Amino acid sequence: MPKFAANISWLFTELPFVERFARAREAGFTGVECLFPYEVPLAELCDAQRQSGLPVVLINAPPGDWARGARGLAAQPDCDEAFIDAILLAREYASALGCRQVHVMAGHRVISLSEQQQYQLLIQRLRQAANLLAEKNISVLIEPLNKEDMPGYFVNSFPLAEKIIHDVGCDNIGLQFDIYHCQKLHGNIINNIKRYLPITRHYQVASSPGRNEPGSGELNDDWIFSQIDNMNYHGWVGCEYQPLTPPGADIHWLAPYK
Ligand SMILES: O=C(O)[C@@H](O)C(=O)CO
Ligand SMILES: [Mg+2]
Repeated sequence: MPKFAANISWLFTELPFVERFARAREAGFTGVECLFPYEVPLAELCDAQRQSGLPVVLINAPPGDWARGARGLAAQPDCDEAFIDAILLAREYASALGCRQVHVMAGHRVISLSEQQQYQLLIQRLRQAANLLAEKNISVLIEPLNKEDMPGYFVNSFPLAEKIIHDVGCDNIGLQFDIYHCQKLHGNIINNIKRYLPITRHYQVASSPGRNEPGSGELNDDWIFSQIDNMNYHGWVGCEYQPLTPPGADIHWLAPYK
């Protein structure tokens, strides 16, 4: 069965961030991932990670001002310097934490650029990010986000993400395949898992439509996990969901996979 990483930006939010590493281990996860760890001093994060013994398998690069609606910088005009700073900060955190994958978010479609101009900006920025992260043996991931949860997000379909990865043309760029987003965008999950397997470096999972625990929605997640296994995928599945179980309760869905 796949290796499951707890997304500690979504799970165990009743605890201070650094305490979530140990809680993830106690719950039976064998890795962790998170969105934006940058508010916690790096030394504290490294301590928590070391004590838990769990690898950090994915972080996101700083996305710009999230509270003001920013959802990434890679496809945004007039922020060349801020973009490089974000990638360098992500590289510092990822490398200190031993994390080999950074999700670089594009942000929204902007009308001051034509679609083609914004696309070319994104390609050029992702190439920059890939080159900077390659120096520390880290990969760039991009993730298509569904239009209901993230209206106006530039990378809004799997075929588009595939084309972007192809056009960036670096060895260290790949797809973050979030099964929840794929179900909402395209459905046809197993065929899409097969189709995108060659470029997929990381999966994420949540039920659909609720974005809760695996096994609590319209998909047969157990069967999907076995299919991913049969495809000889050796990476991680990040568990990025809004828990239905009360804080402190056992995570029952994980039991068969421990
Ligand atoms: O699916 C998501 O929303 C996340 O994986 C992410 O990185 C952007 O919020
Ligand atoms: Mg995701």
